Amino acid sequence: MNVSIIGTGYVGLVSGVCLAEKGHRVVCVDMDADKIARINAGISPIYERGLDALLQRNIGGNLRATTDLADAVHGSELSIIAVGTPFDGEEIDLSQIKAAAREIGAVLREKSGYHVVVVKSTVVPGTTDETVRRGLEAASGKRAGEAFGLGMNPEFLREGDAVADFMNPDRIVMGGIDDRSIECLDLLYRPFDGVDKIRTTCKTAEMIKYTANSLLATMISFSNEIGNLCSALGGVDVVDVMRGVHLDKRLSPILPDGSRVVPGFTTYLEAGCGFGGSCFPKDVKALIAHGRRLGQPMTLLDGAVTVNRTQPDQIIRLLKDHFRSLKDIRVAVLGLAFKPDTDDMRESPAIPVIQWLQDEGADIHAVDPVAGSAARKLFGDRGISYHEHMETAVVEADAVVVLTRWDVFRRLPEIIAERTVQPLVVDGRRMIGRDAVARYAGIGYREMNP
Ligand SMILES: NC(=O)c1ccc[n+]([C@@H]2O[C@H](COP(=O)([O-])OP(=O)(O)OC[C@H]3O[C@@H](n4cnc5c(N)ncnc54)[C@H](O)[C@@H]3O)[C@@H](O)[C@H]2O)c1
Ligand SMILES: O=c1ccn([C@@H]2O[C@H](COP(=O)(O)OP(=O)(O)O[C@H]3O[C@H](CO)[C@@H](O)[C@H](O)[C@H]3O)[C@@H](O)[C@H]2O)c(=O)[nH]1
Repeated sequence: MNVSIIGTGYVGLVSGVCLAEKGHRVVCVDMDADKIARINAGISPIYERGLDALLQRNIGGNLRATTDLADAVHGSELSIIAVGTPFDGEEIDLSQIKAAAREIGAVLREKSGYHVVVVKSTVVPGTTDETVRRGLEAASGKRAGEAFGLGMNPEFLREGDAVADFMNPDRIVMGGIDDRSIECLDLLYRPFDGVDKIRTTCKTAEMIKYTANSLLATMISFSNEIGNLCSALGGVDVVDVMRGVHLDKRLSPILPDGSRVVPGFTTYLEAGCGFGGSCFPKDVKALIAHGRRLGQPMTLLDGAVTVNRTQPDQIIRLLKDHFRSLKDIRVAVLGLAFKPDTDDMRESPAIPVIQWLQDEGADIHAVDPVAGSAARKLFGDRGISYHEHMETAVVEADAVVVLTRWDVFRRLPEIIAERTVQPLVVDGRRMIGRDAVARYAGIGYREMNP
């Protein structure tokens, strides 16, 4: 199939590269000329495992990139909208979606033959049927369901695992205004054999996406609230509690090979310093705002957001428990990105923690395997030195704070083992063994007072 993808960010680029790999002829469109030039040169503008290799294999073959939306839409049968849908503080900001619909519609006015437009961006229920349809019809002078089809195909990939998730999805949700639109999606995803495919309406497809993210975010906030109670109790570790809870077969069924999903980060029951990223925070807030507009309070989701907003404070509390003042205290911060395997800093719990440390006058030594330059743009150099390696960041540190679950940080205990004066290790991700270091303070655990 000839496919155009409008918006070449995390989702648009990964979808484009993977669909090209699956045999479709794909044109990625973005208004950012710099990004397009890099992609055409075979250099991915984002850090994503496995993406560079697939990009280099397909660029100039099944894949090309352009800033010319009209040319891309003209040359394709299917256009996928993958632009940003941020939260503007009050509600979802659909301006990029509206602009994309208008621009595609203007091309459809001139284009003969049937064309299908599919929304892949995360949008609140009703957006495709109402806002996108209206925009396309007004700009094209044609009617959806006649001259062109319209669909909604949410994306579930996780940053850091984006290529693997796109290539091996848990399910593919194909929403459409009619059978013909859904058939087009079916054709697009034909190479994905054996994957559960759901055919549904656009509005249900939109709701599935929000519900999935809201559930996962709520599970994390639930675990964090329980973890905070464990800390208040003393002598109870949230890691042990969640292991005990998770072994319930209703949460971790026994797999055909007799094994179980091991409790841990993949289960979203792991307490820590909070969820960040470009999705959970904005999507949960957008759904709450949408519910409120419909007269439906979203009490539980409100709670999930509140717990998450204050969760980085737990790190600050642990530091304050051990240091009367942070002024000139040398603090190594391990991890800046919102999760491992990405350079994305959006809504990272590291942001409020670092800003607090800066305000306190701490001597900050930050390290992240890939997010260092994104972090420098955010925090500048006030009170911070950026390190390439954990080994240099932790030298002479009074405290070491773990904020991102990068695998390389597991080596922390052996790196500080020989030090005569042991730093306090504040574990915001519960990834360092409690007994593996001399001075430990973790989220969701406090020693029982003697
Ligand atoms: N990032 C994720 O992991 C993820 C996963 C699933 C779903 N989503 C959803 O997918 C959507 C895109 O997310 P993202 O992280 O890829 O966003 P992003 O901000 O990284 O990328 C969006 C891109 O769209 C481009 N763009 C905007 N308007 C355009 C236009 N009219 N023409 C051409 N290009 C245009 C921007 O320049 C930008 O490069 C959002 O709705 C998001 O919620 C994201
Ligand atoms: O037990 C856990 C699991 C995750 N997190 C945090 O939750 C955030 C999100 O993690 P993850 O879900 O791995 O990353 P995303 O790339 O944001 O992916 C989510 O958001 C995407 C965008 O909508 C969806 O497509 C994915 O399915 C959904 O998992 C990160 O800050 C993690 O540190 C925890 O604190 N505890």
